[in-house]
Amino acid sequence: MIHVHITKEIKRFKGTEKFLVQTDFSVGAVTHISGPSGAGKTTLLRIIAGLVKPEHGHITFEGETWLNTTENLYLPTQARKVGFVFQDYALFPNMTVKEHLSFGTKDVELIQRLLILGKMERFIDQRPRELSGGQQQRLSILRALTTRPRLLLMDEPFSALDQALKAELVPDLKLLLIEMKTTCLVSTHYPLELKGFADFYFEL
Ligand SMILES: Nc1ncnc2c1ncn2[C@@H]1O[C@H](COP(=O)(O)OP(=O)(O)OP(=O)(O)O)[C@@H](O)[C@H]1O
Repeated sequence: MIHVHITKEIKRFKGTEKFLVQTDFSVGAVTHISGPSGAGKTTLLRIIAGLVKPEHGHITFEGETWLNTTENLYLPTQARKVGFVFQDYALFPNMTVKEHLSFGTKDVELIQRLLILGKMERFIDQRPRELSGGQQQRLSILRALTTRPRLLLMDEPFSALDQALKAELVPDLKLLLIEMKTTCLVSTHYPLELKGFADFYFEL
């Protein structure tokens, strides 16, 4: 179980507001995080990854403490072993597709498998600026999987993919997550694209 109980001051155009989340997420499953624009989906994922610090709260992952503000405990992002798919991809401009993937793993079989999963085999020597938006987004998903993360956090990960690609990628990705025993929290405005992918639903 992932236990999350946090409060964070978030900036609104008219000042600040308290953002409170108190919930448990199932481990070994995919949870769809939904909510209107500005509800705090990105902020919640970044807090769980350790990229943003809340003022108060605690987060535990299968009994391991990641955050406890009362005891001043803060496990850094690298130690949480999470994979993150950012809304804006956050790729390295000077790295090729292959370099992005081998940055996370030396397992050539896994790299090959990921390239096939994302239909990226033909683009291994290309840099982000030479890729389409959908190819960049797929690369960002594949890169997050190279470390076989315990927890995969994905922020609008399929927004740039066409329907046909989504229909192929999403079920294959689900099977890989089950095989890797990776827990996944995914935010999207389009619940239909997570049909058969998400096991649980959490509304902010
Ligand atoms: N590091 C931060 N510190 C304080 N406030 C923040 C921080 N990051 C974002 N915010 C504010 O938190 C609110 C929620 O933003 P967030 O991006 O998490 O929403 P969201 O639900 O992901 O929205 P969208 O669906 O439009 O992407 C916004 O009002 C934003 O200005």
